[in-house]
Amino acid sequence: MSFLPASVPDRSHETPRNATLIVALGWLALVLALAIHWSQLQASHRSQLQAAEKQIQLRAAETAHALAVQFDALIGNADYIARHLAERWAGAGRHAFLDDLALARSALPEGTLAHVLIADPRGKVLFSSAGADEAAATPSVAGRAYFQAHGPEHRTRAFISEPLFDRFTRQWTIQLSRPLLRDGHFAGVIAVSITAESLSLALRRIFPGPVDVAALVDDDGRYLAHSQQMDEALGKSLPESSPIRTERNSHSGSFAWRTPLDGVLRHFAWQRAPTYPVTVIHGLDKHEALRPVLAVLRENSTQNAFGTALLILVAVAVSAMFLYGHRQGARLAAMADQLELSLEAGGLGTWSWEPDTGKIQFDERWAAMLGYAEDELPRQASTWESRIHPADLQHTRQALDALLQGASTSAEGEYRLRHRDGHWIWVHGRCRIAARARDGRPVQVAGTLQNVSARVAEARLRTALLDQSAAAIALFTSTREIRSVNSRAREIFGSGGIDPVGRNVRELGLHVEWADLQTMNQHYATLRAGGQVRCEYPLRDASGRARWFDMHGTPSDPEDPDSDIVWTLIDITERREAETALATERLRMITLLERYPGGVLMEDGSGRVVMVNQKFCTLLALGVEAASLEGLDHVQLCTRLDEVHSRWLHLPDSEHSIEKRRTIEVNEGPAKTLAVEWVPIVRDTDTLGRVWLVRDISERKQREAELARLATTDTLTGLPNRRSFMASLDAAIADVRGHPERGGVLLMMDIDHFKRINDSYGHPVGDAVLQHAAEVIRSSLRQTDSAGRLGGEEFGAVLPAINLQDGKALAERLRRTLAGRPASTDAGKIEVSISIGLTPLTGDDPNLLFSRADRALYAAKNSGRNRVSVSQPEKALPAPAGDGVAQ
Ligand SMILES: Nc1nc2c(ncn2[C@@H]2O[C@H](COP(=O)(O)OP(=O)(O)OP(=O)(O)O)[C@@H](O)[C@H]2O)c(=O)[nH]1
Repeated sequence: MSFLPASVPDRSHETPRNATLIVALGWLALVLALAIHWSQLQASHRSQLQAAEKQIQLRAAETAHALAVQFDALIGNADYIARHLAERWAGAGRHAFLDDLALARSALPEGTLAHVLIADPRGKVLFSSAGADEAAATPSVAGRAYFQAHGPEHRTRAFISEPLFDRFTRQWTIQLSRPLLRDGHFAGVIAVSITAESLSLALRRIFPGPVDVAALVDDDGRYLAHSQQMDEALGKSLPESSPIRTERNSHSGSFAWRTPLDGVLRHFAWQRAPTYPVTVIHGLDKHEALRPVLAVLRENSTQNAFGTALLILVAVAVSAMFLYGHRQGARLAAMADQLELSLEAGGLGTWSWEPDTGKIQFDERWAAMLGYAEDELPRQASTWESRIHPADLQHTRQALDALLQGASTSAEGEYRLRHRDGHWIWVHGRCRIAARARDGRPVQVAGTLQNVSARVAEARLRTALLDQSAAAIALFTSTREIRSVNSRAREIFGSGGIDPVGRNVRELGLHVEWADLQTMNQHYATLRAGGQVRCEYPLRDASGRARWFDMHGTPSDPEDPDSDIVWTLIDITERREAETALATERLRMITLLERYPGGVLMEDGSGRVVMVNQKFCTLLALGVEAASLEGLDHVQLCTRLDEVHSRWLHLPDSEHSIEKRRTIEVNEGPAKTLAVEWVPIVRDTDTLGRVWLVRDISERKQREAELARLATTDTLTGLPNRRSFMASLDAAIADVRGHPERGGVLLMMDIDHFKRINDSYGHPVGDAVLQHAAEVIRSSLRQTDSAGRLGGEEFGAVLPAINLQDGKALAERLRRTLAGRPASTDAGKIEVSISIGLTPLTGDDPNLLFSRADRALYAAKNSGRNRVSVSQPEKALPAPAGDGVAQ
């Protein structure tokens, strides 16, 4: 996807297309020119070749002509010898004939004349130079072609026969024959045989090599001699289509023919001999003959091909350079467009400055940055320098001086410039040396200027925001080097005025010796893998103190795991210390709870169990481990308890109690009592939780009950003591005051002559008698009645809800029972009687009642003892019918 705007033409593609077209046209022209050139070259070569061939033909024809003349003369010599010998045979004697024959043989080159034969008109051999044997072996030549050629037709001209293999000389020979005439009549034939070898030798001397050949043929095209392959050629003929055989009237000519003898294509010229019927053919090896020409033409072609290749290479190079140039041009144009766009998009103004002249050049954006049009500002250095903020002037000049003096290759920095409106704008300037004089002195500085006011303002805002953060914020590189920090981080980690920025974590000594570095490496791995990490980790602050931080790390670029990492550190040292203290306190608390004799359960403000000891579970017989209850909320806890326990556990909440503490006792059975104490944990008016304390108070309760029982019981008889009895009397009086109709009686009883028993049997026996009397009293009374020992041998009894008569009857039964049941003692059975004073139970004062009952008792004693006496109230109540002493 192009990042160029749609309105910007993409010249990087357009221009090379035109260039390609131009190159294609150039190549078309080049190819056409080369085609024409090569066409003409080929035509020229064909023409030269044709001329060369004509030269060859001419040369062959001339040679053939010369050879024809030569061989015509040679054959003429043989013919002359034949005619001369014929004359000598006819006119001279045999010796003269033989002499001339010898002369003729020597006149011809050696080996040329093979044989001379003379036959008569019938063909009978008359003479043979081979001797008598040959003549005898060949008695007649009538069948020979030369005899028939002369004989029947009396041909007088010379006849040349086809080559024959002479069996005597073992050579190929050609017979030249003439008729012998006598008186104008046929008188026989003379045949002179010439060796084909001699003829061939004559040809071979001229054409010794196998390339160019010459041959002698007769009119029928039969070979008579051959310069090279005589043995193969003799007996063979030229093809029937050869012009020698077809154009019998022509004397010379030429033809091309691939000779079957050696398969070489040759250009032949032929020439008939002027006198004799033989033809000389001369063949030039076409390839060899044309070799020089072909070599020249080939060299010429090679040179042309080389030239063409060179031309094409040059064309290719030119095309490539042309295209490259255009592409570079297009690319440069596109880059220029892009640069312009980039400058525009980045709000970059451009400028240049000549230090020598002080002149500056700037573009429209540079001027616009300061609020001016391009032509509104003078192009002098003062235009720029006079607008620099005084506070920035020094470092700006220093940067430029360093650049001019070669201390730096480029310079950049941020400073303020005064806008036309008077306000200051922050700019970021970059520049470098653009041109130097020959001596290396800078003569032009060029650079860019960008308005970064918004970024500076944003950076300042960001810095301010970061600095206001209570957390320490630091940007770390992937090599754990600090890139930037906020003021809080600088305050914590910048020791002794050392800026932590640019320093490594180890260099700053941030790590605490006992900290687990491997854990931190795992945190980094988590961060890389998951995009963030949160952990608690100790680091040293500037003073060397180890502090705990809640660290949150995120990569600055979520897409790049290797990007810088932003760490936000919140100091949690106090919290960690508090947690440690809390953990210690909790441990102490747990230790305490485990040693506390009772059960403890602690809930937080929301009712969740935060602590519980095992004793709690044991006392409530929960059958679970204490730890299993921690974390349960109140409802869940109730489900673990039975109905009884959950009831008291619900109690405070159900009543919305605001009590500070409450204790209840829970009976877990006849022998077990638990004290459950509910203690709210309150700070000011807030309830922070509550504590349940459960104690087993069974023993205490039993002890208290025993003490109570001992306090109200007569230890000897087991009956309630006087105080307890008085309490019962008070209760009975109160009851009768509320319900007088119910009635009731008070009895006072005294054992008769008890002193005697003591005196007679001893005190312990007396005690046994007392216990016996008490038991009789207890068993004689009703369930609702109360008896007690008033002191010594004196007893009392309160009988509520009974009328006087029934009360008196009951008292009488008691008296009789005791009197009729002797006490079993260590001294044996001892009879004992008791006197009883009875008075109705009224709402009167107890002392008054006692006084009345005591009076009745006194009366019973005085009446003789062992009897019941009744004492009525003095007033109010009428005297009952049965008032008096009963026995
Ligand atoms: N063994 C014994 N003797 C007791 C006890 N308390 C009082 N006594 C004696 O009881 C006797 C009471 O005697 P008295 O008051 O004279 O009365 P009595 O002998 O019963 O004569 P009457 O009451 O008139 O019939 C005294 O001798 C006391 O010492 C006791 O707890 N045990």
